Amino acid sequence: MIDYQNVINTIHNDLKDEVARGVVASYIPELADIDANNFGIHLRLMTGETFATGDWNKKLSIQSISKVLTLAMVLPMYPENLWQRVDVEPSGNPFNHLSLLELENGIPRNPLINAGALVIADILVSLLDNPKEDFLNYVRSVVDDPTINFNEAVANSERLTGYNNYAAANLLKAYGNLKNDVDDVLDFYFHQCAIEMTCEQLTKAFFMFANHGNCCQQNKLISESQAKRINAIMLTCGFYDEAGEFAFEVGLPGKSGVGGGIVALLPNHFTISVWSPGLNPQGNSMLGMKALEQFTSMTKLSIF
Ligand SMILES: NC(=O)CC[C@H](N)C(=O)O
Repeated sequence: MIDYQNVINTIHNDLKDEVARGVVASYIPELADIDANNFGIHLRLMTGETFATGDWNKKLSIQSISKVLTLAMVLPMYPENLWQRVDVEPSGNPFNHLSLLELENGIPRNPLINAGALVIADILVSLLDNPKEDFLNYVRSVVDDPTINFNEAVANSERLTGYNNYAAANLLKAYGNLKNDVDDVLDFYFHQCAIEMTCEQLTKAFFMFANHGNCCQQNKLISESQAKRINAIMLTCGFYDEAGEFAFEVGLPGKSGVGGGIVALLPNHFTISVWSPGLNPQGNSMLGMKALEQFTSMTKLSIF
């Protein structure tokens, strides 16, 4: 029997005073003031047992972690040409890279880089009556928590400074791969990224990917096959140009965000989230990656 509480306490103790903890994202000015000392871990087993340590109950900006949830929301709606509009190949490039998009005629490499997530956002803007509200309600129902919300200051901060995302959206539009108004799609995208959740809420949100498509309340939100595919995309694309490194060090499907959160999972076993706002040069939480590497090494629980 693994003593999970002891494992995560050991990891937390080992890393909490680490000096090399990366740099807090400042290109979204509203995120720049987050205290780099925050460090939390939350583990949720399929049995329903949970284990937590550190700042697991503080809200963090989920940022790109939201891209997995928009994908999960859109897939059961079966938009007919989804996989013609976005591919499923790792990009080997940073999350906000633009030149591949031009080389490949406006078809983003995958739904977890910014350009791909903008295409998914565009599809949701087309399909939903009140896109931002409907997506927020979807996330609230997945987590079974009506208190989850957008941080409007973070969304606005990114709206004022998100030139790279404006460029990506305009490029997609020029290639005919964005159907809606550029500003409407970006408004939706900046809001999905500005949702705040705790580590505990994140392990709930990702439960369906470890549980054959059934969320914590055991409702089937996506099919078993859709869960399998989303996990494959997380494994190959969830950490941008560090997806190989994450598979090598940690060995789990997962997703990071520039708020410093990472959620990862082992199908049939657990979901785990780590928050430490300092990022490495690839934009992934530095301590988060180390903590998860230690977790899968200590427990020997990985997909490999
Ligand atoms: N990697 C991320 O978390 C990036 C998300 C951020 N909102 C952006 O578009 O730049």
